[in-house]
Amino acid sequence: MEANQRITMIAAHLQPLNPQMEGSSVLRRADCRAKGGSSGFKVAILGAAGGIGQPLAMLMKMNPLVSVLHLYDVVNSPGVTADLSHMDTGAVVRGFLGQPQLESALTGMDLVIIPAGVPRKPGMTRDDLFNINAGIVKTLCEGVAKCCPNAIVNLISNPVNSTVPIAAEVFKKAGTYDPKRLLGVTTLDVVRANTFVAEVLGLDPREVNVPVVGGHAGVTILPLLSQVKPPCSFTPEETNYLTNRIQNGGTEVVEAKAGAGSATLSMAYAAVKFADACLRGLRGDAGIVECAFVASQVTELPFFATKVQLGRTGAEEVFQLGPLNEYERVGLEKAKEELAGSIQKGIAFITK
Ligand SMILES: NC(=O)c1ccc[n+]([C@@H]2O[C@H](COP(=O)([O-])OP(=O)(O)OC[C@H]3O[C@@H](n4cnc5c(N)ncnc54)[C@H](O)[C@@H]3O)[C@@H](O)[C@H]2O)c1
Ligand SMILES: O=C(O)C[C@H](O)C(=O)O
Repeated sequence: MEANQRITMIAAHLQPLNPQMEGSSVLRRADCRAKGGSSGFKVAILGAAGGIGQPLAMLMKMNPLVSVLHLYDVVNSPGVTADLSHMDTGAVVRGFLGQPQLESALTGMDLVIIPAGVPRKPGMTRDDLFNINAGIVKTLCEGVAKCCPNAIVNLISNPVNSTVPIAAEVFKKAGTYDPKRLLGVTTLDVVRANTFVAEVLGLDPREVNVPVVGGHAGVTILPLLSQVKPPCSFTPEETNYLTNRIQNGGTEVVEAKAGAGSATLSMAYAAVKFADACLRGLRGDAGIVECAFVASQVTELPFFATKVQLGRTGAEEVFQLGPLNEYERVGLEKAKEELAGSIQKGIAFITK
């Protein structure tokens, strides 16, 4: 037997046991009769092996709108991929590990969800994560610009108030920026607001809808309690309690986890709620409205979270704030002051 024939045979036996990982297969996908991805959307999760990434990946694997699910991380994506690939749901799962596989992970994607980056520990602000997460988001968005410039991007990595402007500048530099397709995920603020308001009012949280505007950190998180659906009123004490609790919901979890990270499970739930809305918009469903941190002309700031209408091309309409009460007008001024600095910091990270 020729030496190169022997090497080929040995290599065949050494194939990794995870046929979903890029570049490895025992029975090649092309040889299987089932073909994934013929209908439905192609979704990539970057940071898929993390605290948010894993439950998010599981929930997206269960989403009937998803036909192909790409899981990218710099560690542990083979194990997460093998695990999820055994679920008998429709989406085909493929794993990608490390920078050399980023381009394959992103090519052809309709939606890219980014929860990559470090989380807070007690005593930290989200802005304390900037130094590490800004560079991670920059690299990943450069990949998006190159490999799937038309994808909708859902950005979760903190500080969202700065990472969204960073992503926008990366896309501008690459000549691929479409403001409608870049959305900072603030759904967890809405999810928390619905829950806390429902608790106070004695309602089912599924029947409550609280618009939360501004940004995603401290005082920039501005719940509009005067616009809650179903219509209701609050005492000044209830308004103070609810506003503070919604603004500090993230810190509440960070402290309870005592150094083991920040919200992951409620965040995965919120991220899937938002991603599903984006996919229904892409499919052409009418009347899909969610809050998100997007390029905006609602205030003098270039980015702001408000309700947006999701459609085939992303955030197709950015809604105005609507009537605010005096408490909310004061909150808005505080939110804008802090947001202005965070947005500028993100822009400067790319442009200077
Ligand atoms: N927007 C929100 O509402 C919201 C809510 C919760 C958490 N977050 C943020 O989400 C981020 C992730 O939180 P987590 O709890 O999942 O953290 P985690 O540390 O558990 O997971 C992060 C994952 O990102 C991966 N990662 C790191 N660098 C990467 C890179 N260059 N490319 C791809 N993957 C990379 C890590 O390997 C890890 O698996 C944090 O920045 C956190 O603050 C945002
Ligand atoms: O609070 C954090 O650091 C994570 C996230 O932004 C949250 O709101 O839970």
